[in-house]
Amino acid sequence: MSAQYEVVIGLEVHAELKTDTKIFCSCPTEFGGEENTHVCPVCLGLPGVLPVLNKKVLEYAVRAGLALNCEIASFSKFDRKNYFYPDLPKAYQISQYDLPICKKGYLEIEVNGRKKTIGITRVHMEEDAGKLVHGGATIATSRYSLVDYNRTGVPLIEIVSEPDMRSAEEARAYMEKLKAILEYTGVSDVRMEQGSLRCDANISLRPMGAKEFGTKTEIKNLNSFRALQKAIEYEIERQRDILEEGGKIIQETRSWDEGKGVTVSLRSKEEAHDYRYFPDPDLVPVVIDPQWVQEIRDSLPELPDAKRERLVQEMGLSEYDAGIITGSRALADFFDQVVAEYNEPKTVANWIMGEFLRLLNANNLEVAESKVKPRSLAALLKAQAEGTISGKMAKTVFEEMFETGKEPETIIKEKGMVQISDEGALAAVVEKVIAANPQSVEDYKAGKEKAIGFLVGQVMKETKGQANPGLVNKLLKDKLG
Ligand SMILES: Nc1ncnc2c1ncn2[C@@H]1O[C@H](COP(=O)(O)OP(=O)(O)OP(=O)(O)O)[C@@H](O)[C@H]1O
Ligand SMILES: [Mg+2]
Ligand SMILES: [Mg+2]
Repeated sequence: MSAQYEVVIGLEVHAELKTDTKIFCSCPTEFGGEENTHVCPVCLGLPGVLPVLNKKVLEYAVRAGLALNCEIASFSKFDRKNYFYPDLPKAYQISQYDLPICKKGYLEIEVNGRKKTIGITRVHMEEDAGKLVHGGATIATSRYSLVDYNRTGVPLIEIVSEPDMRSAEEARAYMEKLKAILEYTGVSDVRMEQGSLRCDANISLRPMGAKEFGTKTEIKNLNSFRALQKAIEYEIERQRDILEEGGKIIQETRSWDEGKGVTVSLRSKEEAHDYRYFPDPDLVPVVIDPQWVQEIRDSLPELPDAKRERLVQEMGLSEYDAGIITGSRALADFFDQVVAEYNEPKTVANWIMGEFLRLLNANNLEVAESKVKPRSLAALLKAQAEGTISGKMAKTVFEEMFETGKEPETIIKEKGMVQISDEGALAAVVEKVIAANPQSVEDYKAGKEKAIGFLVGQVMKETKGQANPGLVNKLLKDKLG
């Protein structure tokens, strides 16, 4: 009985730009700091001051736009978006409305092996708002609210997608790819938890085959990829339940409640703001020299998709491994640096995908926080390749490197871990084990290949795991065969 619905999702993403100073004044953009110390008459909106555009902001916006395959407008302008709320002292936000700096871009995602292009409607520049700190648990129960204007005027780009996504997984994949591209181009810190990358998700459902979009809701307060995915999944079910009961979706802004795992209404369309956009008379239009755009284009680094392709084609990595490694620039750089010292890309990829990511995740650390440096991992892999230590020892050494930041050579020495690869030194132990296990020797000679495994194990036991197992195997076969 129940109808089939198609999910429609579009994302609005705000990224703080990594400039030293704010968008229209020279206050620092540094995160944190004592409240209301990174402020001046311009970002406080005092009368009689004039904003001046930070050229670096424009450069970063163009850089992001080019990386997202956008057209760069040779003429754009700033507009005032009026709203009255204490996080913005001027009672308007300087933003861009009808003539944004970038438009008509796209990026590519891949979900379950299927590639898909997601359109980007526009990328525009705007200023961030301040932070409210409420006296009570919620704004409704607070007797007072405090405001910190340090963040006011920190430069943002807003990246608006087309309503091209059809599932929570696609939305997450889009966000992950967008984050990676912004990280690669170096325009933003892209930390969702710290709020330098923020995402609002617009969601609607429509009967399968319908031409018109359904009524959408907009979800805010999504502070991680997981929150984004969970919130969308929840919202899809909430809307589906309403539609299946014959109800109507109310166009509204909702907030994701991470603790309860639900979305709750913030404000409906009736309460929606009338922003009364108009051109900001304090700022001149932005006119860009195509030559400068070309210079920025030429300075773009290799982007995630191209890099992934290269790791697959030239280095023989699997699509999956290459996707994970290039998913973050920090990890991709780490990989490149290890390979520069130890040119066995597949082995390096295995270690990064296995031990390195496992320990980072278990300790909740970022690549940048790792005590293991690329050069040290390369040294460890060399020691293993040369037979100084076994694969099993290498894992133990790596764990200690990860914990202490010590060099592999130091740990190998301290633990006396050096693998015994000297035939002379092993011969005596091999003799001893053969003498002590006549039954296994007989089994082996009678054709039971497996018996050799037991004998190798005995030699490993005698040498406390330090014997080179390959060599032991060979010595045993020589002696018995
Ligand atoms: N019916 C729909 N279902 C799902 N998403 C939609 C639908 N219609 C539009 N969208 C998406 O909603 C987003 C609208 O963002 P946009 O910034 O243009 O408008 P806004 O939300 O009204 O403005 P703002 O929140 O910045 O004041 C876009 O990402 C768009 O793709
Ligand atoms: Mg918007
Ligand atoms: Mg919106």
